[in-house]
Parts: sequence; C-alpha cells; structure tokens
Amino acid sequence: MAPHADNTNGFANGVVETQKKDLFTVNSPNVHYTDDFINTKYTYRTTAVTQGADGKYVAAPKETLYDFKVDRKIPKVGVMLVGWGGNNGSTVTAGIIANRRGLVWETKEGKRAANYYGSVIMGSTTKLGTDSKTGKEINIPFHDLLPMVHPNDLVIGGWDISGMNLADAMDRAKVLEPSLKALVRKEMASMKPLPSIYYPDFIAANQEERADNIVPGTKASWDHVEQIRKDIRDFKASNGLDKVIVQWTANTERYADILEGVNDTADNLLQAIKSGHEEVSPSTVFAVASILENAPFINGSPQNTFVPGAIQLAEKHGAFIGGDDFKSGQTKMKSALVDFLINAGIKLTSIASYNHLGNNDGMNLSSQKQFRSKEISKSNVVDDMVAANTVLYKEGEHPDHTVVIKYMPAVGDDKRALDEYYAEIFLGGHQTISIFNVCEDSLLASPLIIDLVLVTEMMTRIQWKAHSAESADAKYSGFHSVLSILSYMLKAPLTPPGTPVINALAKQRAALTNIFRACVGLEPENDMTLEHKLF
Ligand SMILES: NC(=O)c1ccc[n+]([C@@H]2O[C@H](COP(=O)([O-])OP(=O)(O)OC[C@H]3O[C@@H](n4cnc5c(N)ncnc54)[C@H](O)[C@@H]3O)[C@@H](O)[C@H]2O)c1
Ligand SMILES: O=P([O-])([O-])O[C@@H]1[C@@H](O)[C@H](O)[C@@H](O)[C@H](O)[C@@H]1O
Repeated sequence: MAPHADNTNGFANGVVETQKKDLFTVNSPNVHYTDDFINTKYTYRTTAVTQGADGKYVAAPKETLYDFKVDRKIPKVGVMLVGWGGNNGSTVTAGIIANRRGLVWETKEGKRAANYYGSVIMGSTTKLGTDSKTGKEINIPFHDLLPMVHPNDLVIGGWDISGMNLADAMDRAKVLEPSLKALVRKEMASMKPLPSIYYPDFIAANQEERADNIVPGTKASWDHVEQIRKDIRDFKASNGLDKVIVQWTANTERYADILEGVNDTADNLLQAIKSGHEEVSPSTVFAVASILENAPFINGSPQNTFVPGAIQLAEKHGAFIGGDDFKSGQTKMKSALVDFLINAGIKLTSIASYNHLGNNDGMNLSSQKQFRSKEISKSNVVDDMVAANTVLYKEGEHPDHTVVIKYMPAVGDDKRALDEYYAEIFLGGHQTISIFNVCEDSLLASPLIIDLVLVTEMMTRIQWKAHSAESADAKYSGFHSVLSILSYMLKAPLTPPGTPVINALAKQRAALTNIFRACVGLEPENDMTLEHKLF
C-alpha cells in the first residue's frame, strides 16, 4: 500500500496497518470476542500472608475477580520525541523508515537488512502454551499477544533545541552506516524538529552551542505549556492521528529541588509555571503540557521530571506517565546478573560500574549535576533484589556500588562499559566476574523507545473493573496513571505512589507478559511443566 502524503515534518506516513489476522483466539467461557473488544473475566490468584503472635507466617491463597476489556481497533499513532535531533531520536527515526521500506544495505560484513532486534515486543517471543498432542511448547511473537500497533505505522515528529534537520542530525550522531544513511537521507532531510524550550540551568553549559532552535524564555512560563499543547494538537491534526504519545529523549537534566508550595501538588505546580518559578524544568513543563493534552508522556532520562505535583496532575486527569531512564546496556545486564547471583545464594559484596563514551549524551553527563541524575538511576537498580534476600543481607546491608562515567570523544556512541562483580561464596571463597561490554548506545536505546510507545499505546486500550454481581453495571477504568508496567525498559521505574519498585529484569518481563496474558484470559506463564513430571 502506498504511504500517505508527507506530514508537516515531511515524514512519509506509513499506512496504518489494517487489523491483521489474529494469530490465536482463546477458547474459554471467560473470554468473549466482539468485532471491537476482547472481554475477559479473569481470576487473579495471589497469596495473602499474615504473621501470628508466635512470629509464624500463615499463607492463604487469595482470589480476586476482574473484568478486562481490550479495544481491538488499531489506531493511527504519532510519536513526538523531545530531543528528536539527538543520537537516539535520529537513529530510531531512521530505523523505522528502514523497516517500513524493508531496506537492505551494504556493510563491510556484507548485506544487512532492517530489523527490530533489541525490541522485546518486536524481537522476542512468549509462550502461548503447549501443543495438546505433542506437549511441545508453542511460542508466539510477543507483538501478537495483543492487538498492538506496528512500529512501521508510527508517525514521528518532535522538538529539539537544535534546529538541524534529521539527515544532518543523523550525520552528527555518527551511529549509522553511510550506506544506510544514503537510503533514508531524502526522507530524513525533510524533517525538522519544532523549536523547543531551553532553560540553560538544567543541562550542561556545553549544550549551549547547539541551542539555535528555541522558544523565547529561559524559565518556565504558561506560554510554554500552551505552545507545546498547540504543537501536539497541530501534529495530531495534520497527520490525521487518533492519538499522540510524547517521549523525552532529550538531554539529562539536573534534579529539581522538591519545594513545598512549588511542585509538591498539582495546583502548586501549575501556579509555579504561571509565575515562572526557576525550579520547574523543561521536562516537567513538557510533562504538564502532555498531561493536559491527554497525551501519554514517557521520560527516557534519569532526572526527576515527575515531581509530586506532576504525578498528582496525571492522576487528576487520568493521563498516563512513565519513566525513568532507558535501560539499554550496562544497567540492563546488571539487573539480570544481580538477580541471578543473589537468587543463586551468592553474596554479592561489591559492584564497580565504569563506562566511557564519546557522544553528546556523554558530553552533557561530563557536567557533575547532570551526571548525578544518571548516577542515581544507575545505582538504585539493585535495591529490591538485595532487600528481598534476608538470608544473605542483614537489614540495611547491601553491596558496595560505584558508578563512574567518563566522556571520551574518540569512542563516540560506542560506549565501553567495564564492570566488576565481587561476591562471597561457600566457605569463605570469592567469585569475581569482570565484564567488558561495548554498547552501541543509540542502537540499544532506539528499540526501547519503540517498546515504550507500543506498550503505552496498548495500555490506553485496556480497561478493567472488579467483577461481581453488584459491579455488573459499574464503569470500566484505565490502569493507574503511573505505568509501572513499563519498568522492563527503564532503569528507575516510576511506580504509583507508595507501591514497591521492582528492578529484577525477569520479574519485570514476567509482569508485562502476564498482564497482557490476563487481558486475553490466559493464566500467568509458569514453568512448572507438571505435564512432563507427573506421569
Ligand atoms: N543508550 C542510550 O542512548 C541511553 C540510555 C539511557 C538513557 N539515555 C538518555 O536519553 C537521552 C538522549 O540520549 P542521546 O544519546 O540521544 O543524547 P543526545 O545528546 O544525542 O540527544 C539529546 C537531544 O536533546 C536535545 N535537547 C536538549 N534539551 C532539549 C530541550 N529542552 N528540548 C528539546 N530538545 C532538547 C539536544 O539538542 C539533543 O539533540 C539522554 O538524556 C540520555 O541520558 C540514553
Ligand atoms: O543504560 P546503561 O547502559 O546502563 O546506561 C547508559 C550509561 O552507561 C551511559 O553512560 C549514558 O550515557 C547512557 O545515557 C545510559 O544511561
């Protein structure tokens, strides 16, 4: 099918993928399909634990009944990236063009074809069940678990304080092969980021030289909120979109101070923006504007964009937010390795995480305040796994953990991550694991940008209500505004206030998988395979 006419950013719109044939249906009295919806009655089984006066635990199976409703209609979706002209923004844009057109290009290792490797939604599978005759596992593409948007159909636009068009930005990024760049250059050259807001105090001073595409004003103002809201509406209208998702892939900002009367509540935050308070960051202004436009907002960087007032505003408007900080390479590895070591009963006693990189992100992070934001997100990722193992670690005990990031221009986007994991093992022994991990950062982060969009968009089409006789006429609701289901893609998962943060990578993937399975009436995936043990 020929693509639609170019949009205002000159990015040829992929045609919205027609409702592809469902790969499977669920045969269950609890699942009812209509043309528009999948309606499911789901029994959520957990274990309620109480502790008696004698200190003994009592575990009781608990069942909660839910009704889920999934909208099967695949909408036309736009993604607006803040920092579109950056390494990640230009790379993910080129990647979607390459996939949509099925491009093949020459490299020194021979021909390479466009793919979505590194995307958990597009590049991995999930177990549907076992063949009723052979007992073999049947695995399906994760993307087929629910009626999700296809990334080839995404319309991309966005903002950047640098006015460079996306072809020149792609060259500046130095991420992609010249042969691939040549194939997408024309389309990329026609795309130019919208002007953005620039508050110098929030990012490194070394970023000033690229700030030639900015909206007037160097601190928060309500005009900035209204301008961003208008940009979102215009992008949606000019591309005939059903919905827009906004994602921050701009520079890492310093942390904002949490100030009573300024950003502690929704009303105070709105007032602080109107009064031009200097502690309101550009990313928080973008979050507020997106929330008010009911466009989900995802923060791919580590700063505390979601100050308490922003979270409260999202909850008030029933808008989706998610973050923080793409989990692309060194930390993704850590969240899997630490989970394995601690759950194997091996007492991790120190983690040294060093990396150097030479891209603009690294240059911004060479400034202490911006590095501090990243150090926090990279350091907290082991907390839940350590706290869960009271056999190895006493209350408050944890491994030493050091994070170092150095800017070395020569290596560009190809970050070098060096890690040492040092652990105590049986009878006073030690295990030392050293890892040298070259992460092509933008090629690892771009698929995460896509996954965050696909999952967030899917969540806008899933509703739930408690299942009971009384609730038969009750209204359906959306999931909580803070999308903790996105945690697999993020270093510092944002969760609804007062709820636990899970960093263990396997648990995060299981949560994503099993929530999606529940929406089509399937039990959580478990690997008991009793059918292969009890016979
Ligand atoms: N593997 C990864 O690349 C990775 C992993 C985790 C997090 N991140 C985070 O993602 C972000 C982007 O990474 P990158 O490598 O693309 O960085 P980059 O520096 O190449 O791109 C950032 C872009 O944001 C623009 N920008 C800065 N302030 C802006 C504003 N107020 N409005 C609009 N645009 C603005 C800059 O001009 C630049 O083009 C960084 O914060 C980085 O820490 C990246
Ligand atoms: O995701 P990850 O590889 O652990 O962390 C990365 C850091 O190692 C890198 O220094 C930084 O520039 C990237 O933005 C990213 O945060």
